[in-house]
Amino acid sequence: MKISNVNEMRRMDQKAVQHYGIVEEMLMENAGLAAYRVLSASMNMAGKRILVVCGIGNNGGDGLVVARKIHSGGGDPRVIILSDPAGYKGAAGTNFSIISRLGLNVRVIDDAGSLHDDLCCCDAVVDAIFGTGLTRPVEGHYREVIQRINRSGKPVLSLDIPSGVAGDTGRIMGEAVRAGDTVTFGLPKVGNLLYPGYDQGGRLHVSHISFPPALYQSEALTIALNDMPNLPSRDPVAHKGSFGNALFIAGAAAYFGAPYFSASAFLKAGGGYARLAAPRSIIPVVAQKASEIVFHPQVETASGSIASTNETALRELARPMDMVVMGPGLSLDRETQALVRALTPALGAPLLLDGDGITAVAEDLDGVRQRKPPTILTPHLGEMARLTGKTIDTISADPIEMLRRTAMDLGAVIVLKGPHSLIGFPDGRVRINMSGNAGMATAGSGDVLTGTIAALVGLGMSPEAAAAGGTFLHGMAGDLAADQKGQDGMTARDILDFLPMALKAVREEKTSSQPFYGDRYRIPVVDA
Ligand SMILES: NC(=O)C1=CN([C@@H]2O[C@H](COP(=O)(O)OP(=O)(O)OC[C@H]3O[C@@H](n4cnc5c(N)ncnc54)[C@H](O)[C@@H]3O)[C@@H](O)[C@H]2O)[C@@H](O)CC1
Ligand SMILES: [K+]
Repeated sequence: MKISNVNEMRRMDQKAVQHYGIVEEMLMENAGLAAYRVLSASMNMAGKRILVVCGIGNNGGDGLVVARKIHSGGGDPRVIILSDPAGYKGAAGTNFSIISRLGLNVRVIDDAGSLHDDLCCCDAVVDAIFGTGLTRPVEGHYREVIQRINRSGKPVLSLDIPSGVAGDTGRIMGEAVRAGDTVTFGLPKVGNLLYPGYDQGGRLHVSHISFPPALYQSEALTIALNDMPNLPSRDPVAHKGSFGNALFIAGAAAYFGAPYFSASAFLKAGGGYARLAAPRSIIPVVAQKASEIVFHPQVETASGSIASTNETALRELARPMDMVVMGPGLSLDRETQALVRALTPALGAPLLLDGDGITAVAEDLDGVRQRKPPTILTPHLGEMARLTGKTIDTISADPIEMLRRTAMDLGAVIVLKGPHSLIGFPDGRVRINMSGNAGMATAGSGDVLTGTIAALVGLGMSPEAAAAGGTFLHGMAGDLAADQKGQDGMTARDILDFLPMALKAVREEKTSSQPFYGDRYRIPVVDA
């Protein structure tokens, strides 16, 4: 499913009106109907008192339609308008005039205190205060109304996006509604899917409000959900070399978890041959935990990291590989960092850079830009800041655009790790990954991701598809682990252990008549 930013949605609305003649009143009617469907599916409307809190933009207009549907369905809507209704324009104005003629209970308020009784006595709240037109932080009585809605403990349905969440970033602009359900219109907005906005919205539903597929599946929309991967089938007569040869250049004294998790994830996610080039002295420790890995002991620096004298041998070793992963636990030793910078443009195989490898190339990104074979970078927010020279705040203020620009500039696939990781491609496309959970914010989790991506290259996927698919599977393994063990004590080992189950589930999903996981990660579509 495609995702839209606020400007794209505005253009889609305009095109629906101007090109197809689906007039604004129809769009608003469809939006209100879809929201009403979700509301009425959760309760029998007869006699229910529903507080519909409206701003005076089109989001408020959608709220007025919902109020009319509640009335028509036998419920008791109480409409609260937070500003002078003379401000309603277009379709919202039309709908205000209709509910006035219907004699619905409408109150215009400018102090939040007067909401006390309404909130106490209602069965649910419809939040139609702000949608994608939010332009500034929420203050004054708007802020207080939102706080009171959140404290009321009543079921809340947000229209389009929880009021107070920024449509392009998911940031909370001062204060935001916490909803149990959100029905978003046209397509999900970026702010519906990125944290903290995603978390504010509860269960997310989408209605295409009668847009034709030509609009909501348009090639011009460059952001999409990260779908479950299409795993290549395993050749029954294959040998281990058929599922890829991956070289992991990883580890330093005291960093033997990272190389272990990285190379082991490759094997657990279906890869064939995992080779680990690590400092000589840590190899016995890693080998004790995973003897399935093939080891290539490296000469060490004084600090116990990989020395630069290994460069020529590493280039040779990397030559026949399907994928090279460089970075996990390499340390910040100056000599090793320089070695990474020397190897990056020289390696002919697809290359994944992670952790200390990213820190190394961030000092001089030309080595990445020069590469012809595919490059994947898997930074967390801090490493992304290093890569771009921007602060974490600047990146969080517009993560999608920062990611897009950096991926295009470097000609690399970038997986920006976090809750709902983002995958940016060199052609400007961006995907939002929905699998995973907070329990995965644990040491070694990122190392498991690197091996998972490499394994999908080993299975025969393109590095681009593997970066996206690996991110999905890694999150799904974390979700399966959380299902069984809870999020609190989850470790990288649990994610590793559940990788085979994640692959199995994805393969079974393809042939199953009752898809389960697909639904778990899909956004339900409401007809209207
Ligand atoms: N044709 C369309 O454009 C459609 C739009 N729809 C709805 O329209 C919404 C967008 O409508 P609008 O662009 O009118 O915007 P909104 O309804 O989101 O809100 C804009 C209004 O709020 C004010 N405002 C913004 N930030 C504020 C703040 N912090 N404090 C106080 N006031 C603030 C603005 O000045 C403006 O009056 C969508 O989210 C969706 O719900 C749907 O009806 C479907 C069709
Ligand atoms: K809203």
